[in-house]
Amino acid sequence: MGEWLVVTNLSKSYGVSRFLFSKKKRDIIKNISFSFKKDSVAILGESGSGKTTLIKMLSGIEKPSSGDIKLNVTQSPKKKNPISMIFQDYWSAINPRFTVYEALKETMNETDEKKMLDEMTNILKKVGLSADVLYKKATEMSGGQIQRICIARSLLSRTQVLIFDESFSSLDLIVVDQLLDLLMELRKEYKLKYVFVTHSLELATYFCEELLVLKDGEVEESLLVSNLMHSNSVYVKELIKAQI
Ligand SMILES: Nc1ncnc2c1ncn2[C@@H]1O[C@H](COP(=O)(O)OP(=O)(O)OP(=O)(O)O)[C@@H](O)[C@H]1O
Repeated sequence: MGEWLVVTNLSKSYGVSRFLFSKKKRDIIKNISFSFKKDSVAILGESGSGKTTLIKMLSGIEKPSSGDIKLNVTQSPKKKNPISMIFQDYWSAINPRFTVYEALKETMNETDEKKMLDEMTNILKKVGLSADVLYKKATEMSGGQIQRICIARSLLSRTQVLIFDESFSSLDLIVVDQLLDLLMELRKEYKLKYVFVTHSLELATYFCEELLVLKDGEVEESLLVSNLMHSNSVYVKELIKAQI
């Protein structure tokens, strides 16, 4: 199986103000290289290890200080950046003043109103929602429903890689289960790749086939879930212990 993402010598540092007029650079991601081969990957690591900073660079939200990110997926002509991020703070993912219709329309190129509505209805159905939600505002919907809207919006914009940043951590387990089932179905139909930033080893092992473990801005380990028990990462070992 080929590598669909190859990251080489990637670094990110932020300027931190120390004294008046003096800025010191702080290295957050430190010259890391890795690749993803499997369709579903989890990024693990202690709080502050650089997970969010890394995925912000993968999705193009942040520019790397140096290094290279190469994505080997078939590029859709309709989409410049084929990677979408689904945030933890899903309430701010959709403008609360927007109706679902407006939130979806934002990402579409279609100008024919009828075709656009058909496409929206179709995609809402795929994510398990009825067209009734189109004229509701984000504030009138549950967390699970908003996550589904975010996924629908990514599908409409022809995304090929979905990155979830602790997106499910505030949802109840039944809703998470339903969302994972949905993602499983969509993966095949849309040939999607998933990346989950998570603190949950359960989610990582249940849904993912490959793990990337970060520690203090460096890659501590990159391994297949099937080799989990041979992990050398202290963090992963602690997660396993906590689960038993
Ligand atoms: N814009 C920024 N400017 C300065 N420092 C930043 C910025 N964004 C993140 N950092 C710092 O980078 C480090 C890594 O943060 P990051 O959010 O990537 O970690 P994380 O592994 O995702 O943590 P968590 O699991 O708690 O979400 C932290 O020390 C954070 O304070």
